Amino acid sequence: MQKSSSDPQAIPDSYPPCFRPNTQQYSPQIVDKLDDRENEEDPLPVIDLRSIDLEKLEDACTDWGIFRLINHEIPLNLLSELHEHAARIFEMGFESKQQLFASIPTSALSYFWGTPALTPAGVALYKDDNHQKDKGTVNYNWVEGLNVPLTQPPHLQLDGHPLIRDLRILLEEYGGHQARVAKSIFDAILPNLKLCDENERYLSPSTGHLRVYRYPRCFYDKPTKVWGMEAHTDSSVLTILNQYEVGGLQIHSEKDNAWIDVKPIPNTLLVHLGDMMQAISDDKYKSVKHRVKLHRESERISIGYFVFPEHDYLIRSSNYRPFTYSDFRVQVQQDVKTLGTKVGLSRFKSNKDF
Ligand SMILES: O=C(O)CCC(=O)C(=O)O
Ligand SMILES: [Fe+2]
Repeated sequence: MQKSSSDPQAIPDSYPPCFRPNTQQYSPQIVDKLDDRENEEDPLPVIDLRSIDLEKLEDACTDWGIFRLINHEIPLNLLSELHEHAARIFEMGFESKQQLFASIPTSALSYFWGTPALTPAGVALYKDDNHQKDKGTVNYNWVEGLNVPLTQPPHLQLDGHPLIRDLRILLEEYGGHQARVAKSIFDAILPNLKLCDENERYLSPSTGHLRVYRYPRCFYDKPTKVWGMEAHTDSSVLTILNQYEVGGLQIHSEKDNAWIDVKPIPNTLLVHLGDMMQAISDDKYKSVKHRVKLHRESERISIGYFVFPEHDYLIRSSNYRPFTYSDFRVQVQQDVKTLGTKVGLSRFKSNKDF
């Protein structure tokens, strides 16, 4: 099981103050407790990267927008080392983490908490307070994370911080694998997309970045909802996720109009199709809606790889007016800030006049 320290004081000190127990200010409830369903089979399609079944892949993209990937050839010890290393960093006192990361360029790595929404510079983007619906509602996603762009020269100015330098080295190796996996999947999907020639511009490795998340244990149980990450779709072309030992991810099945628990299965990855894939495919494939629930018993660590089109590449499709990923990102940032939520692709529908 993932480490959830036996010293009850040790963990809360590492949490952002309002995530700690005995804080009177908020009284959120765990939306769903760690339950037996996580041990049941889930119905997600499984794709074998060593020999991709193209028909199955097409069905997974059309019907689910997410699939489980096996035989990805990422060394198991790389994954476990990464998780251990990340856990060691997250376990540091909150104030020490803040201090440490303040001295590191955000182009190498940035620390955030309470929201997965970041500015392009890697700084946490909080909703405007006046858009919170209810007083006493938790305004935060119960998450802290590291954002790691993969384009920087290795080990940039990190020699004074061996723990961070070593994490970045591991993440670069992991990022290399993820870029390989993403390209193989995209190449397999490509014949179904009927794109113009500039295929490589739709999936640009230089846009790749990693997010390492910790979802702290949630200590409260009064009836206000709180999520590790609230329901959303990813903006990416592809997201490749590793949830390690502790589950919590749920996806929304449009077909059944139901939330489904996605079980953590060792040595498998989850591939999500994101908003850019939905636009590129002219809505043939759907960007899958998902969220993360919390646990009282265990904290959870997950690592996501996100890859995008070249930021200034004009995406043309019949359902959307031409737009670039940069246009999309600006709109998302504006909506999160002013409306408190991402509106997403509907902003760019050709028959809408937003
Ligand atoms: O931690 C997870 O399982 C999901 C993270 C996620 O949805 C995201 O980063 O967009
Ligand atoms: Fe996501």
